[in-house]
Amino acid sequence: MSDTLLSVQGVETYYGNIRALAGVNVEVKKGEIVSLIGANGAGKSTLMMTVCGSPQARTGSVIFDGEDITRLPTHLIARRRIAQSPEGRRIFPRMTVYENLQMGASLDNLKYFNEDVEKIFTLFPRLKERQSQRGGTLSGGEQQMLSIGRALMARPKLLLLDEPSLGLAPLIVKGIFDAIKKLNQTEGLTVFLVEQNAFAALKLSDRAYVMVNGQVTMSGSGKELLANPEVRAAYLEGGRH
Ligand SMILES: Nc1ncnc2c1ncn2[C@@H]1O[C@H](COP(=O)(O)OP(=O)(O)OP(=O)(O)O)[C@@H](O)[C@H]1O
Repeated sequence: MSDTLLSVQGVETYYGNIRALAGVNVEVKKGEIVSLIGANGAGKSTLMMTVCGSPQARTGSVIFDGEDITRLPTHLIARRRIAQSPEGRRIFPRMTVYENLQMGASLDNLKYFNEDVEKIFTLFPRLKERQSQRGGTLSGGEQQMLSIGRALMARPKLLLLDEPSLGLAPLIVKGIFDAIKKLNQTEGLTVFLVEQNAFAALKLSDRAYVMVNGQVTMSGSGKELLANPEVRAAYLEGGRH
């Protein structure tokens, strides 16, 4: 059996006539943490959204766990257990923390509901303390925890994270990245994350890809890219670390 979980092959994605992805190849193996770094507008979020089926790739293919999901509608992609914490977190502001977690549970997993909520509360004790508080009143870091927690309620095979560190203080980012690492190490969860905070992402990741203008220009282990002079000059020097 192949150890590849996600394979993006020659993908081009358009918004009208604008080509946001220009032939992207990316692979994520089971149990890996892989990150995608790059400047604003490079196409990182578009790649993540293309994996989730909206927008769909115009050419190329997205293979998940051996199945071609390129043309599947988004709800069926979610049923394949790809869960996303999207850019901007998108929690439900008027619902409580607990209700937000309920929204993330899939019908297939209801029998695990209490167990899964407890697991998320153990991972993020702050969410337990605030379980009756409305999502919209949480701090940015707490909202990010909730967004990840809600995605985890789907018992994903692949967790997609779009800019989890955005707008958060370094100590909060560390807490969230430590939690992701712990999930990966204890549960073997596979994670694909998009980050502008290249330093934090590369430190966390087994492997990473660099994206420029809709194309992958470099790839390597987190360590290799951290030491790479081009990466350092473009994404690390004067950065947020
Ligand atoms: N809905 C849209 N309609 C038209 N163009 C879009 C749309 N969404 C994104 N784009 C364009 O596609 C390109 C890639 O955008 P994308 O959001 O994927 O980049 P990104 O690397 O995630 O950037 P950021 O880090 O700023 O979020 C950009 O040129 C952007 O302007």
